[in-house]
Amino acid sequence: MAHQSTHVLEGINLSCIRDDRILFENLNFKLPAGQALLLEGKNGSGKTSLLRILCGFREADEGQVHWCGVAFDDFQYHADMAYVGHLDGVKKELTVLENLKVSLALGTPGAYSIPQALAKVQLSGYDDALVQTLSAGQKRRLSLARLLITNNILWILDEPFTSLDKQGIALIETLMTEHCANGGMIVLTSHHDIALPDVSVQHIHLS
Ligand SMILES: Nc1ncnc2c1ncn2[C@@H]1O[C@H](COP(=O)(O)OP(=O)(O)OP(=O)(O)O)[C@@H](O)[C@H]1O
Repeated sequence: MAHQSTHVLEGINLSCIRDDRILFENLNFKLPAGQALLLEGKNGSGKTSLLRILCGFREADEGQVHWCGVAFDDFQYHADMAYVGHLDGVKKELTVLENLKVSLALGTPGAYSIPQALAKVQLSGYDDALVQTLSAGQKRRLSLARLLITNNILWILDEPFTSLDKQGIALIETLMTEHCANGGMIVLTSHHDIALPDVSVQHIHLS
């Protein structure tokens, strides 16, 4: 299903202060549909802090985040956005299938059915496995399957390549390329090189 292509995420004069230390200030960006924004910088430079501001988990010390031209404190922004953080966002006491059913119940259906998404991330046959029995890379693949079964224009991904093998990294690069080609947009952090030759990628380097 192709997304509408009129969406835009804007950071306007964003500042973040932690323990009296300025992580970033007067940060501006404008991310239209179809593009990716890669946050780079050394450990502790503020990448996750910026992602958490973009998710609405914490407020910027200065500045605003706009979604489609307006401040994003509304239900629609959170319906349009999906976040995959360090903890994968899956419940370890539930099975693979149960986790995906919960995600689907909380969102609107995306381009992939649950079996199709499991096949795409190579977890077919793991439907009834408890998440706590999965490897770290398999948990990460499950978190990626969540992105496929629900319809979220904006993906916010914190270190999405963590724990993935080479094939898993290639898979997520393919998924990100497809998402942007369909009018989606992505904000991500990564310490790894990423290969998205067909995607327009903006870079912000935090220092
Ligand atoms: N909840 C918090 N309370 C106080 N300080 C925090 C909190 N979370 C993060 N920090 C501090 O903010 C700074 C930036 O942390 P952040 O996690 O945003 O960095 P990062 O660029 O994502 O790092 P990494 O590459 O290691 O993941 C660090 O100095 C960290 O100690």
